[in-house]
Amino acid sequence: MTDGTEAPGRFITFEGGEGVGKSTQVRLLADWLEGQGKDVLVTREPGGTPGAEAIRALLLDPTGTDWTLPAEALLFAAARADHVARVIRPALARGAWVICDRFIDSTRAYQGGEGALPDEVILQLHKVGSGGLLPDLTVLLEVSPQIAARRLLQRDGLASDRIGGRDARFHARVAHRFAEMAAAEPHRFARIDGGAVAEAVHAAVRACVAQRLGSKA
Ligand SMILES: Nc1ncnc2c1ncn2[C@@H]1O[C@H](COP(=O)(O)OP(=O)(O)O)[C@@H](O)[C@H]1O
Ligand SMILES: Cc1cn([C@H]2C[C@H](O)[C@@H](COP(=O)(O)OP(=O)(O)O)O2)c(=O)[nH]c1=O
Repeated sequence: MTDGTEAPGRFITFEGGEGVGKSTQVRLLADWLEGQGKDVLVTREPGGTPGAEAIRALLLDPTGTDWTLPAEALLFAAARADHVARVIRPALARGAWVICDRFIDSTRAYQGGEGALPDEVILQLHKVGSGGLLPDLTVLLEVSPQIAARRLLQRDGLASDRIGGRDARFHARVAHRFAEMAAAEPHRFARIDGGAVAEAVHAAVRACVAQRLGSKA
């Protein structure tokens, strides 16, 4: 964990576009770590507390308000602040392995990047809201847009939320932004090809966790 205060737990986040397999891999990793007798907490963003789930509904309801970009970034930061203070930090303090489906890098990719908010602004909001907490390891799952589209059709039919439903160019920019961040912070990010069968992707995730965080693979 990187924020100047040492806590005994481990903090792992999964990132990537919609349909890359984050939720699937979060569950498989949690089961594996629990099988090793670890105290594991699984959570997600936006959400993870009643307050943050309420903000999630405000942000993602397809029939809801069309927020301005700064308002959207502030709402994600507010949801995260509640989640970090009430759930993530207490779990890390008791020594748990916290696995979170999306975190700050999603805001940097979706609300940041070219033509959107500068990365420094997003990180500054994160500092104010959440003390700048960063994961020990961020697994970036990547698949082609075709594979993601096929999986989303299978999971959700034609339904999508207010952000997931944006056009292909937006999602290509998000994928590019994730890749840029991973290249800039190789010590924190691990890029994993999510295109193989779920068990094979899980094996790659396990190897990475074992190598970076010292759990038994
Ligand atoms: N490696 C995989 N191969 C094939 N289908 C997958 C794989 N991983 C996940 N899926 C399926 O694809 C859909 C999206 O996966 P999910 O884990 O919900 O992705 P995300 O959380 O990134 O949106 C789900 O229906 C899931 O069962
Ligand atoms: C956490 C976060 C999510 N999002 C977006 C990404 C997704 O479109 C949506 C969250 O939906 P989610 O349920 O995580 O999508 P999926 O499981 O399909 O990947 O919110 C942001 O734009 N900024 C953020 O900071």
